[in-house]
Amino acid sequence: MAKSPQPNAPMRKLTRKEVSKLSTKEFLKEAGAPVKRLYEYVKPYKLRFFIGIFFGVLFGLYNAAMIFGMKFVFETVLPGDPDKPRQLEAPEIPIINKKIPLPEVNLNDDQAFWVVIGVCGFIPVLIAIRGLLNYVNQYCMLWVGQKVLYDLRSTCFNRLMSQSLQFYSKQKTGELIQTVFNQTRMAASTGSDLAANLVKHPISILSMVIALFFLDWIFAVCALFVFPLCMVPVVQISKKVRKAGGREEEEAGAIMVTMQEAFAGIRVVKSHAREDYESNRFNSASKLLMQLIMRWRKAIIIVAPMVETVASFGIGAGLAYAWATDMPASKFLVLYAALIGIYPHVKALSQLQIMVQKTLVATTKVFSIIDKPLDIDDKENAIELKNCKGEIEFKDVAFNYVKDTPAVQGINFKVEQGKSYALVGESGSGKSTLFSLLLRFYDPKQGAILIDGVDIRDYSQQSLRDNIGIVNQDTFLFHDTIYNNIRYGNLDATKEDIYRAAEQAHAHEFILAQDKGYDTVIGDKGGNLSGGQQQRLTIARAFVRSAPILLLDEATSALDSKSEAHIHDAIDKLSQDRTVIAIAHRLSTILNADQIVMMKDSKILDIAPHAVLVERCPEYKRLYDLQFQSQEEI
Ligand SMILES: Nc1ncnc2c1ncn2[C@@H]1O[C@H](COP(=O)(O)OP(=O)(O)OP(=O)(O)O)[C@@H](O)[C@H]1O
Repeated sequence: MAKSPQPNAPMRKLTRKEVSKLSTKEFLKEAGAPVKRLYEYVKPYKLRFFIGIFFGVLFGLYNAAMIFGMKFVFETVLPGDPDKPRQLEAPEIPIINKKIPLPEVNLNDDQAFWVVIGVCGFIPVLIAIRGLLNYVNQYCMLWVGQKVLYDLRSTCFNRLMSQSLQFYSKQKTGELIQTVFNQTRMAASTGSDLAANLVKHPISILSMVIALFFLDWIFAVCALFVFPLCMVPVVQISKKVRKAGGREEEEAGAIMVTMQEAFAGIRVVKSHAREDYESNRFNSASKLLMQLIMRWRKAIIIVAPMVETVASFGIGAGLAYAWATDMPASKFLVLYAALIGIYPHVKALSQLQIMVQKTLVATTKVFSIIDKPLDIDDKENAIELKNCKGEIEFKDVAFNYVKDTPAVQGINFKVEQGKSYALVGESGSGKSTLFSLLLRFYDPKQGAILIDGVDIRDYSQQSLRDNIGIVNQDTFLFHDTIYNNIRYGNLDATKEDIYRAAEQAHAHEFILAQDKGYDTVIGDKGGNLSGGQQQRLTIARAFVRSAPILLLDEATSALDSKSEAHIHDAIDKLSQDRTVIAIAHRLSTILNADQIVMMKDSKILDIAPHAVLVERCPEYKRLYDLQFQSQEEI
């Protein structure tokens, strides 16, 4: 794979409103920056890119040359002066106005027949050459466009994967999908198409106009005097189109958001019987998109008949000139073919500005994601966390998600290697935030977290997280086989490692009971497994990771009491050589922890083993009494 360019200095992102307010001149000026950035992606493929452009130029020039070829054919085949014998005229070379040195031969009817057949056969040859030039041009541009699309998508996705959780908490997933999938496509394909068309069409128009002047300059003047008028509808419509075209991308993003949320939250949708509500939401977004598409496509398709109508005045004027000068039909046919050959290129060119506008919106959006600075990034000289002992220290750590609202503050405690610590406290006291900080999903606003005596900000994120196994409250499973879902914890794990981990997590038996055992594909987010089974798989995933640090967030909450006892036993065994930090709302699961960290209102109240804490910390005692009394009542 060609190396994708690295993010540059952030590019200014144009809003739709800003784009719609720009004049055409300002707009083209603004388009310069993203187009330049886009060219960075074309550079690795510049050989094929320029071959494509070169064939585009050839195609443009060939369109003019073909007119002379047609002239030769028409004048040879169509009847000339009836009193003269049919003559094979040598075609004239344009510009130097010399005839190709062919012997001038008078033909009898028999010979003429075969010459005409031969010359008529020349037409497919002319067309085939034109088609070939166009094909090479389009093939090269398509190839470059697809390569650029691949690189752009991959850079965009890689960048998104490196973004912090904070970034994701502010984004709509559907819009991100729309940017990575659709906007990159728009940016890349138009980037290459634009380059080709901006060369191909103007050269075609220019060379054909010149050819027309060579053939008969008075006819050219008569036919082309309306030519500039063709641009009037184009300019009039393009601004309108620019507004609607920009909004189309936004609305497409809105549809993606609706779909993504409905699919991801299908359980909530179903349990609230909100299928109709979601369908209506989708339909109204879809309807708006349809109206926007109609508005600008309508404007585009009206351009073609308008251009043709204006052009027909030119054809009429040319025809009047032909009548006035007794022009032979064969000559008029050539001039007419040249004239109508120009207009498809005019139409194509008129639509280019619309494409430029859509590319500009898409490209700025894509680059605004690629250029977005990372909240959490590795230091330049980040070190690898190797042979991790698992000693963790929180040193005066403070963090807030929202300004002036601390999520945790003044956090000081040290977890020795191989010990198990439990975080307890009421909801919102900051327990999960400590996990997030330890995993470096966020950096503390104050203080530091050390692993083996080194600030975790000095480690590479990859090596830091490689040394931490985690079992979360929300069990996320991929639409893949059970085997691969467990292997996700450690891509180097062997079959034996995976089976062992599943056994430790008490998952082996139910996995074997599935249709295809470990090869059973589980639905999205573990759709066809029970909650307890899903949790056991995520526990197996943590086991297979075999990391020296283990984070458990309510790990046993969804298991029945038999499984819970098994898991307790497994975790106890696992904890012997590992550092474990557990969050548990149910104290029964963590009574055996070496130390219990009692948290309240973002601070630590006390740290001690259960027996000590229950004596000296009234809040802990209250929590304990509350839970165990209620259990006794049950
Ligand atoms: N992404 C976020 N953005 C803004 N505030 C957040 C975010 N996540 C948590 N908070 C806030 O930070 C504080 C600590 O939350 P945290 O999730 O760490 O508590 P917790 O003790 O783990 O709660 P629970 O036991 O309910 O999971 C809470 O006041 C919470 O509202």
